Amino acid sequence: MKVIGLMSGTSVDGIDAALVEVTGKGYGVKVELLAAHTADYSPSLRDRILAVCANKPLAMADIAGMDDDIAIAFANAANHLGTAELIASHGQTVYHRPPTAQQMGYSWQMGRGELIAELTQTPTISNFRAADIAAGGQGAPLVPPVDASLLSHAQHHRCVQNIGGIGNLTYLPPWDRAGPPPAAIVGWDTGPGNALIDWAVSLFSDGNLTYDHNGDWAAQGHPCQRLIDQWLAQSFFRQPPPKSTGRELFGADYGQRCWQEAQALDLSQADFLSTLTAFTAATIADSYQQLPCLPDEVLLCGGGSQNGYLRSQLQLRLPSVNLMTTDDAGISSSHKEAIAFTVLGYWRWHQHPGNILAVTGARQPCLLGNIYTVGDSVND
Ligand SMILES: Nc1ncnc2c1ncn2[C@@H]1O[C@H](COP(=O)(O)OP(=O)(O)OP(=O)(O)O)[C@@H](O)[C@H]1O
Ligand SMILES: CC(=O)N[C@H]1[C@@H]2OC[C@@H](O2)[C@@H](O)[C@@H]1O[C@H](C)C(=O)O
Repeated sequence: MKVIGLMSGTSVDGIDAALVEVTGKGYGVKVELLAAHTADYSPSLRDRILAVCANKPLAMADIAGMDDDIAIAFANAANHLGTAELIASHGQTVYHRPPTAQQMGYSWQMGRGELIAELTQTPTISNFRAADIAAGGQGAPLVPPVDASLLSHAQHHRCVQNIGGIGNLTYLPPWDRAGPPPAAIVGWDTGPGNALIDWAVSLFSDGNLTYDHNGDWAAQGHPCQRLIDQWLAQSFFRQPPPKSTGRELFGADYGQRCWQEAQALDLSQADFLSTLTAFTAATIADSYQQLPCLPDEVLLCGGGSQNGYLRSQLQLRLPSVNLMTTDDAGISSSHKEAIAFTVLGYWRWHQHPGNILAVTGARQPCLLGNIYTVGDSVND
């Protein structure tokens, strides 16, 4: 089945679209990437999204307009790739509230599927996180079962580490991908990926730069271990999984507090970037201490996998681990999340539950996503 996956993550750097041939059943699924494309948001839409993520209050009319504009941008990104039998659209996360003992979770991905279906004339699945959350889960991360299907190794213990705006890991014990997946697969959000680094780069460059290319700016400074230890003591990092997070926690306010603490210690801008980058690496390495064993291999993906300084900081903290990228295992590290959503959509279409209870903490397996068909077409 030809499926288009559409994803824009917490970096809000654009819409990643992948046209994928998906075959097979359940966890035995296979993918072939046929085409991929990244569509930038217009600067004004990106600014509006970032403002909402930073808690700017909006009137209902503005919310409606933003939902329209995101759906239209997603539909355009899909149309750019040509035709498919199905679209699986993650949408744009604008708010994520993990569940607590007192309150269930909530997560909102804008860019409604019914409009994407209409504009592309293609059945579309969206709203992937809602059912898991209704069942008491975090609603994130959702990609670990797809990682298990596409990236497990028969002999090696692997981790897949996404470094987007937020970081998340999937632990994959050895599995030959035949029969049911091992119960030991786990995954959770490790904390900030590039979110804090991007925030600081934008601040220090007066908005002229959006990220630290290859970590070159950070590499000019020195990490402050005292601050890293102080930040690692924060409750999110001590919380046992299942856990998820977002820009609500690791956003501008968090960055501002960190920068104040750094200035109190006379850190330069380069030292601060170096410290934020090393902190991101430390949160990842710290998470791995909670696994049943350290992995033999870590397969990086997401934009942070292209940050050489971040990689070197991670290798320093995980000296025994073979640091690779998902490209080394046949899955594009730039498009992995869009590819993963083609599989999640394919599973929903074929009525295969998409969540792993040990990952999200949901009470039961769920069919993830709402199906929007076009005109009088039927669901399957
Ligand atoms: N060459 C590079 N050098 C350093 N950093 C890079 C490079 N390319 C991309 N990045 C970083 O990766 C980020 C984008 O990563 P990605 O697209 O994986 O995030 P996302 O999908 O939006 O986030 P999430 O996975 O949290 O939803 C950019 O904002 C930037 O910080
Ligand atoms: C709410 C939300 O959009 N979460 C994202 C975010 O970006 C990385 C991390 O936080 C992960 O939990 C999730 O995305 C991926 C695609 C996931 O669900 O697996």
